Formats: sequence, C-alpha cells, structure tokens
Amino acid sequence: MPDKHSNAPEPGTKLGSHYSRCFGCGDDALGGLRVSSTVGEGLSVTTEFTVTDNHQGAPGLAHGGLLALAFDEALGAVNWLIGAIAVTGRLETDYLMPVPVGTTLHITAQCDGISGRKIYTSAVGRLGGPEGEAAVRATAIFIQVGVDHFLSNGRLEDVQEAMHDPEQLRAARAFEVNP
Ligand SMILES: CCCCCCCCCCCCCC(=O)SCCNC(=O)CCNC(=O)[C@H](O)C(C)(C)COP(=O)(O)OP(=O)(O)OC[C@H]1O[C@@H](n2cnc3c(N)ncnc32)[C@H](O)[C@@H]1OP(=O)(O)O
Repeated sequence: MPDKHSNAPEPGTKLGSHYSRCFGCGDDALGGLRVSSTVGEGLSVTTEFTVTDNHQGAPGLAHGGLLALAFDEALGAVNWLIGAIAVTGRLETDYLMPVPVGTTLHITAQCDGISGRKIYTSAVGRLGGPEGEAAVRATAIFIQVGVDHFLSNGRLEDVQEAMHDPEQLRAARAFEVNP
C-alpha cells in the first residue's frame, strides 16, 4: 500500500474538478455528470451520482456506460490522495442491480495497492444510502504518467487554454498535490 501524500486533503474535504471541461467532473462540460468526490478515511473517497432523465439507457434506468464513467471519476479521485497523476489503463464494472432514474448511487472508492506505475483501485456503489444494497462494483488499474502525457497527446488548443488559465491551473488538483 502506498502512503497518503503529505499534502493530501483531510477526510471530509471536497475534491474539486481536475479539469472544468471533464465530462465526468467538470462544471463546463455540457451535459456532463458533474460528480464530485469527498476525501474519506485512509486512501478512500466517497462520490455521489444522481441518475437523471439524461442518463437513461433503457426506459427509466441508468445507462451502464454512464455508470462506468461515474466509477472512473470516483476511482481516479483516489490517485490524488497519493499524489499521483495517472490515467485509466483498465476499468472493470459489475452491474449487480438496475439503477433507476431519480436514485442516487453512493460510491466508495479506495486504493488497494501499488506496483511500479500501476495503481490498483476498487469501488462499490450502493442505493438508498451509503450503507444500502450494492448495485455496482468496479475495479480499475490506473497507470502513473507525467504531465508530458497530456502536453504531448492532448489537442494543442485545449492544452494551451488550460495552461494559460490561472483558474484552470488552480482547479487542477495535480498542481496542488504535486507542486
Ligand atoms: C496539463 C493538464 C494536467 C491535467 C491532469 C489531469 C489528470 C487526470 C486525468 C484523469 C482523466 C480521467 C481518467 C481517464 O479517463 S484517462 C483516459 C483514458 N485512458 C487513456 O487514455 C490511457 C491511454 N493509454 C495510454 O496512454 C498508455 O497505454 C498508458 C500511459 C496507460 C501506458 O503506456 P506506457 O507506455 O506509459 O506504459 P507501459 O506500456 O510501459 O506500461 C507500464 C505498466 O502499466 C501496465 N499497463 C499498461 N496498460 C495497462 C492496462 N491497460 N491494463 C493493465 N496494465 C497496464 C503495463 O503492463 C506495465 O506494467 P509493468 O510491466 O511495469 O508491471
């Protein structure tokens, strides 16, 4: 298990978005999920995702791909507690129960261990409250990368805009945890 980063926020702290246009957590992404995560005990976070009309797959039920996105965000937020910039290498989801429109999925995500650049994480999403029945479980392997991963691979205009916007830089938790 990795150590918690010395600058990691205290339990109860709301983590901001890592990028305002992120479809999972950004406020500026049209139709995005806008989930936010809160630091939990140890190397864990909690994340709530409320399923709306816009998230349907079958009538009245959440689309599995959107649920996977909510888990990708929750699991990825764990990386900030260990001060790692990382991208999703593998994401596996088990859908245990249908998740109806209007319900809130209470996700708890944690770090399970680290090996080289690989960060192993897992999460469970419960309905009806943080202690409710498990509806979705997920595991992910994140791969640690340098900032150059984004600088060399991202569309230039977006990278430049992000790098020149002080608000954006402040919002990028990577820069808070890894000054
Ligand atoms: C400037 C702005 C900054 C903003 C910061 C915001 C950050 C937040 C962003 C969050 C956005 C939200 C989240 C998102 O949506 S992230 C977006 C979705 N993910 C991606 O786009 C990632 C695309 N993939 C890649 O870029 C490369 O394949 C990476 C970088 C992942 C690895 O290629 P690289 O050449 O670097 O590494 P390597 O091949 O030497 O492998 C190294 C180790 O990793 C192991 N491995 C590799 N792949 C997998 C796999 N699939 N399953 C299991 N293991 C895997 C591999 O076996 C090896 O292990 P070992 O042999 O050492 O034991």
